Amino acid sequence: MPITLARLASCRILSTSSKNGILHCISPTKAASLLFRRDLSNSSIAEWSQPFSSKVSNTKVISFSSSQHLFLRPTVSLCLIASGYKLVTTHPTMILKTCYCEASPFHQEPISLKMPPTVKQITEQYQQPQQKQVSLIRDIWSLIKPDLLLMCCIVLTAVAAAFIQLQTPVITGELINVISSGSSALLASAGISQLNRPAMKLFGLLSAQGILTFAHISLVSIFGENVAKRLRAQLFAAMVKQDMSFFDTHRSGELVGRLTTDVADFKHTFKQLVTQGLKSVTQTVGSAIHLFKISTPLTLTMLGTMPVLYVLLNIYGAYLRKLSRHGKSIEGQATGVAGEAISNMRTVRAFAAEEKEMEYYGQACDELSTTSRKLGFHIGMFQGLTNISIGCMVLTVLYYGGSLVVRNELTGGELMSYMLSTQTAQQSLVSLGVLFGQTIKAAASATRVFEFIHLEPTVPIKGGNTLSNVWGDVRFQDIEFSYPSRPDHQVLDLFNLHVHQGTTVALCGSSGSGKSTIASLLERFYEPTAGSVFLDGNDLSDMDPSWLRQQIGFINQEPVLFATTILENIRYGRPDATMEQVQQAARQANAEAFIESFPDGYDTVVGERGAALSGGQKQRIAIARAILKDPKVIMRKKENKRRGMNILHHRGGDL
Ligand SMILES: Nc1ncnc2c1ncn2[C@@H]1O[C@H](COP(=O)(O)OP(=O)(O)OP(=O)(O)O)[C@@H](O)[C@H]1O
Repeated sequence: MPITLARLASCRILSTSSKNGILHCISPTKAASLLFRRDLSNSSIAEWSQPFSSKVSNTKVISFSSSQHLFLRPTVSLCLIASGYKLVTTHPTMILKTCYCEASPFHQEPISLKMPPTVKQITEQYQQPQQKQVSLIRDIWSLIKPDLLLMCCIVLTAVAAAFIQLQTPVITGELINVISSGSSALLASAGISQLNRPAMKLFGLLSAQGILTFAHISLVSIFGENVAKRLRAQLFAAMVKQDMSFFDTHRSGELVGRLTTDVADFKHTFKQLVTQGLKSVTQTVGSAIHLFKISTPLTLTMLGTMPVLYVLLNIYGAYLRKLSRHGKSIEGQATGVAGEAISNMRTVRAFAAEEKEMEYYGQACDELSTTSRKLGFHIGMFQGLTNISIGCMVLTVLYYGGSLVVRNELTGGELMSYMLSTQTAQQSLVSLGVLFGQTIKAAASATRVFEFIHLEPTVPIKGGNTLSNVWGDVRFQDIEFSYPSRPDHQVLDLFNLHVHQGTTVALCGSSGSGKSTIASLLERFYEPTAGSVFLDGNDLSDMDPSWLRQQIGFINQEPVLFATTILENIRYGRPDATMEQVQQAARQANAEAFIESFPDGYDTVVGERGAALSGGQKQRIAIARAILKDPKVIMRKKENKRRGMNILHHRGGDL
């Protein structure tokens, strides 16, 4: 009796076998792989201990029989039904230490799931790719680590420039004291030379500061571009590695938005933080030290106004961060709407839907603008309040400092120096306030970027077994499947098909019956919910997906070409192919004649998605592209009255 499995909760079943009764499944958290074997002879169930592939660690040994209880550490409940048995397994989400399994005869009433809410959570987890929890600071650190030396130089130049700027009020104070210490007659008799020393010192400081500022900005520019380059590369790499279900649920415009706008926002603020932020912090600290040196009571009085600033930065700042994150997500949606309309402009035009699209985009922009205006208002309010509180600090200094001069507890030069230092501190604090606002926005951008970088695909791009020789025998066994984005809609229900090597099979069925889905499962774009696909008797779930896709050529009904030359498009699957091999493939695909009739031949640029070619020409180039790959299995989707898709097992066969 074949084992039939139904997925009740969210356990992804990687493979089942009716012959030896193996049920092989992976938990959605990927914390553990469970491998069950139903021993048909004595109706007991035993679990095998070996990992099914090197990709998944933490494989847990469980053994159980048809009796009720085993050992447990329940956190997550999963429910599986095997023929004759209903299994309820429970295991922790993170590190699996123990597992709990129950088995009961199938004819009994199903055992209710132990923790329904947890099952719900895990279902959600399954639908969304796994995301590692890493702090933003650690992420940013890993991003800047390769440029640590550059970073050190930047810090040094920033601190040096700030330190020099801190000396300016001191020397200015000295200059004022020289001027105010004697009468103008005395100054005239001693000559202007008394002024020379502090004046020359001031000139030297200003020149050095200019040179350091130049060096600092140049270094920051190099550093910022390096960081942005790495971030873009990481983000793009993370995106292209995602499961196909990821692209089912995210609009291309939104993804492009993260690559461009979010990275640009992050880069801009990051550079600002490194230039302005470092300088401002150093100046604030330096000024504070200087201020204490000149007059402690005056500085303490000034600091009395500080709690207002603290409250502003913390409470108001948290609200601003929330508002900014919301704004970013709306911005992503608006970009998605525009991106979708622009990339499907032919359809939009054909349906005269320009105004409708404008309206959609207008609505998205309205929402974005409302949120941005609100954010702008609050950032303005935040900065205004910051300025007022800083202004109050200055006024306090003037008032109290003036009274100290009147009481001869402070010289005029010291008050001047104090005022200049306060001004430096004030400017630094103001720019820190502005930076804080920008940082809030950039943190929201960075969070969105790293959110994708940490997404783990369910099926990795590479890794697994390969075969030295492929014959092209394909078998779909007891396949059940529903798309992750629509788990309630069962597309394949116990689908079985055996396509022998060297044969051609046409799958005919009504629209939406699942023909393309079968092709997607063979290419491992998605994993079956139950059952297995075998190539030459080997379970696809154990195979290297990248290698597997090399063995398969799929020519879609509406092939998509890249906006480059015909040559590059044909070579896409095999970049090292020679010109002769490309021509041979084009000849086999009946594409050579029309390619050579173009003035630029193989160098003809085909436009976005091949828009500059006819449908038939696109198909033929796609066929040439598939032939050049020399796949062992070719699938072709063809529209006809009966809606058929051919699976051709190509061992030197002709398309
Ligand atoms: N990415 C997806 N996410 C969710 N559901 C999908 C997805 N792709 C297809 N489906 C659904 O799966 C079912 C099977 O689709 P599939 O594309 O395999 O049909 P088909 O037989 O190839 O149809 P046609 O001949 O019209 O191209 C349909 O109900 C479809 O709506």
